[in-house]
Amino acid sequence: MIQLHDLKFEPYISEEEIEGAVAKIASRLNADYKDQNPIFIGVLNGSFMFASEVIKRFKGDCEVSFVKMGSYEGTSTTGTVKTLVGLNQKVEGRKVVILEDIVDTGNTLEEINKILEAEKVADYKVATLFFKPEAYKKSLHIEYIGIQIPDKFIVGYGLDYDGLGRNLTQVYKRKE
Ligand SMILES: O=P(O)(O)OC[C@H]1O[C@H](OP(=O)(O)OP(=O)(O)O)[C@H](O)[C@@H]1O
Ligand code: HPA
Repeated sequence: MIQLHDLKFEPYISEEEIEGAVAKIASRLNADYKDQNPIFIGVLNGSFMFASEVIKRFKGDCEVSFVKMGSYEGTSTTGTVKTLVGLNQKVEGRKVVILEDIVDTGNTLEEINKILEAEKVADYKVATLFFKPEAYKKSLHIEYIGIQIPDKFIVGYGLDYDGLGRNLTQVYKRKE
C-alpha cells in the first residue's frame, strides 16, 4: 500500500498487464497506419508515459505533438475542461491519433473533438490506455482501448492525485 497526500492506494494493475495492453494497441496502430505518416497527439500531463511507450513501438514515419488539458481537482472532475496549451501544428488533412492515459467522463475528449473539428483533420481516432465505461457520458467512439476499469480513482503510469503518483510504473487504486 502507498500513501499520496491524505489518501491511501493499493496495487491494482501490474506493470506486465500495462505493458501487454500498450503492446496490443501499438500493434494495431502499426497495422492501421502503415505508410500513412499519422500525427500522434498526446494529451498532457497524464499521457506522457503511455504516449512515449506507444510511439516508441510505431515502426513507420509519424509526427508527434501534444496538447495540455486540465479538468481534475483532487479525485474528481471540475466539469470544466481548460485548454492549457493548444495545438501548435497544422493538422488539416492529416490522419490524427489522440493518445490519452484515461477516458473517464469523456469531458476532455469532447473538448479535443471540438479542437480537431475546427482544424479539419482528414480523420482522427482515439487510443486510451484506461477506460471507465460506467463513468463515460459521451457518445464519441473510442477505437483503441487498453484496459477497462470500474469507476474507481486510480494513480500511476502518468495518472496523478493532486500532482503525485505520475512516476509510478504500476497502477494503484484508492483504498476504500
Ligand atoms: O474523461 P475525463 O473525465 O475528462 O478525464 C480524463 C482526463 O483527466 C485526466 O486529465 P486531468 O484533467 O487530470 O489533467 P492531467 O492530465 O494534467 O492530470 C486524464 O489525463 C484525462 O485527460
Ligand atoms: O481515475 C483517475 N485518476 C487520475 N486522474 C484521472 N483523471 C480522470 N480519471 C482519473
